[in-house]
Parts: sequence; structure tokens; C-alpha cells
Amino acid sequence: GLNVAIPNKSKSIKDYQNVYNDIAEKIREEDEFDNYIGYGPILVRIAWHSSGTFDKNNMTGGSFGGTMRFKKEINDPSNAGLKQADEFLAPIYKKHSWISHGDLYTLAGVTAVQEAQGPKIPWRPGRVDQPENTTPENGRLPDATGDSSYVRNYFGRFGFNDTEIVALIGAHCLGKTHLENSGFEGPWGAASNVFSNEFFVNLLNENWKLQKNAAGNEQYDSPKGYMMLPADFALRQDNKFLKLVKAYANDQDLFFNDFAKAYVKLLESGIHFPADQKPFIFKTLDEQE
Ligand code: HEM
Ligand SMILES: O=C1CCNc2c1cnc1ccccc21
Repeated sequence: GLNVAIPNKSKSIKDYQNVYNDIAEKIREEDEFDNYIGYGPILVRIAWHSSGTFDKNNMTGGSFGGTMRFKKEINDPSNAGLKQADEFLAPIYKKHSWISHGDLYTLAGVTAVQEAQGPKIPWRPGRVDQPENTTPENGRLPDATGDSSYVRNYFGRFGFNDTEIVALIGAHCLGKTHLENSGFEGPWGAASNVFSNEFFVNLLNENWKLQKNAAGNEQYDSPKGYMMLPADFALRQDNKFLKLVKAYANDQDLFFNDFAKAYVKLLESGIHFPADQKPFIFKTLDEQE
């Protein structure tokens, strides 16, 4: 059923900015993680995966219930590697245990994008922890081997259009793939912790070659040591997606604007917020110096 947000009346933007700052300072502090990529990318991934279980056809899943905290969900093979993000957030939750897990996972994803010099992501609290028996079944996250019709159909489950789909996958400007997590290996070439339109620039400009990786899975590799998943490459193989890829490769501001809107929609999928609940826009650490 529809999830109605219940904002905590005793908490203000100041309280959530404190949580944001604790996450942001911990990202800066633990900078050596994943060969100095840091925790930013994996925090974006746990926010997306906690929201990515949503299904508009039966109004189940999504970030509201915070069910990523339960074994059944965090152990979904699609979530391999995300325990590290959950462990990163455990002390933050311990210090601010008035916050719900759904709000914490999504706020972490907002903090990570903004601290990576990405766009401002308006964010609303009010997700309410749900019991373990509400955890959605495994298998609701996308398959990296999908083609363009698979990708369009998958995100159709959220009600996303082509613009929202291409913009969201632009988050693959961050971080890398890890053979032990997903069976794909992301050479260090382009792995980054700075949010930009690089993913689209790489996708268009590199000389991609489809080859089998060490796990026997096909992926696209470039001479410069970059990689693309088949589902990434699919964005070049559909005329409407390709038009958007070119637009974003040529206009980072357009990408930032479209990404911010689509990311908010993703993190709020399946949740009804009170009409008068205005989103919070957090300051980055640099803006609070
Ligand atoms: C067709 C849709 C998508 C597919 C098939 C997909 C697949 C993957 C795979 C296989 C990985 C590598 C995981 C690992 O080996 O550690 C990955 C990483 C990542 N994904 Fe996606 N993804 C999709 C959409 C998204 C979206 C919508 C977002 C966020 C808005 C996102 C954000 C990330 C980030 C930040 C990483 C890097 C994580 C790290 O460095 O540890 N992805 N994705
Ligand atoms: O082109 C890039 C930049 C570095 N990170 C990724 C790229 C392409 N596909 C990806 C897919 C999953 C995670 C990271 C990436």
C-alpha cells in the first residue's frame, strides 16, 4: 500500500544537517577505502538499491521501510558489496538513532552526491522503519547484461521516462565495478569520486571493444582502461537514449539538473509526502567552512 511520510516534528533542518555533516566528515576521514575512491560511490549505490525495489504495479518496495537493514535484502546477490556501506553508516545511526533507516540510507546518497561536487539534491524526511516481514523478495534490481529495451522496461516499473533513465545511469561516473561483487571488473581508468558527465563523454568517445572478463562475463573495454556494462552500452544502441547521452556529454549543467530531479524521484518512489512539506537543501562542508 501507499506509504505516507511522517516527518518528525521535533527535528529541524539543523538536525538533519548535523547527520549530513557526520556522513560527509566520515567520507573525508576514511578516504583510503577502495584504493582511495572513498565511500561516496557505494553510499550512492546503497541509496539507489534501497529505493530500487519499488514496483508501481503493486506499490511495494522502495526506500520507505528501510528494509535494506535486514539480512534478506542486504544479502540479495544484487547488493553484493553494500554491507560495507551499511557498516559505514552504523556509527552514524548509533549517534542519531532518532532517524529512520530509510531516511538514513537516502540522506547518505544525497550527501555523497553533493560532497562529490555534484548537484544539490532536495531531500524530505519521514520514512518509517517497517518490520522484517515487509522486506521485498530478492531480484528486483536490474541485470547488467540487459539491452536498451530491457533497461527502458525495467525503469518503466518506476514510471521513469527516457530522460530520467539516462540521467540516473549517469551516476556511473562514480566508482567502479568489482569482480567479486558483480562479476564485472572496472579497471581503474575512469573510476572517480567526482560527480560529472564523464560517463557520457566516455560512452561516446572511447573505442569500445566487447570482450569476456576474468569471470567469463562480456563487458566493453577501452584501450585507455575504461569499461562499460552491457546495460551502459545499451544507451548508445537506442536512438532516443543516444540523443540524451549526446546532450549530457555536451552539457554538464543539463545533466546535473536532470539527474537531481530523477534522483529525488527515485529516492522518494512509492512515498506520499504531505503537500506542505518543503524539501531540505543541505549545505556542503565547504559551504560551512
Ligand atoms: C540499468 C541500471 C543499472 C545497472 C544494470 C547497474 C549495475 C551496476 C553494477 C553491476 C555495478 C558494479 C557493482 C560492483 O561490482 O561493485 C554498479 C555500480 C554502481 N552503480 Fe549501478 N547500475 C544501474 C543503475 C544505477 C543507478 C540508477 C545508480 C544511481 C542513481 C547507480 C549507481 C551506481 C554506483 C555509484 C556504482 C559504483 C559503486 C562502487 O563504486 O562501489 N547505478 N552498477
Ligand atoms: O565510465 C565509467 C566511469 C567510471 N565508473 C563507471 C563507468 C562506466 N560504467 C560503470 C558501471 C558501474 C560502475 C561504475 C562505472
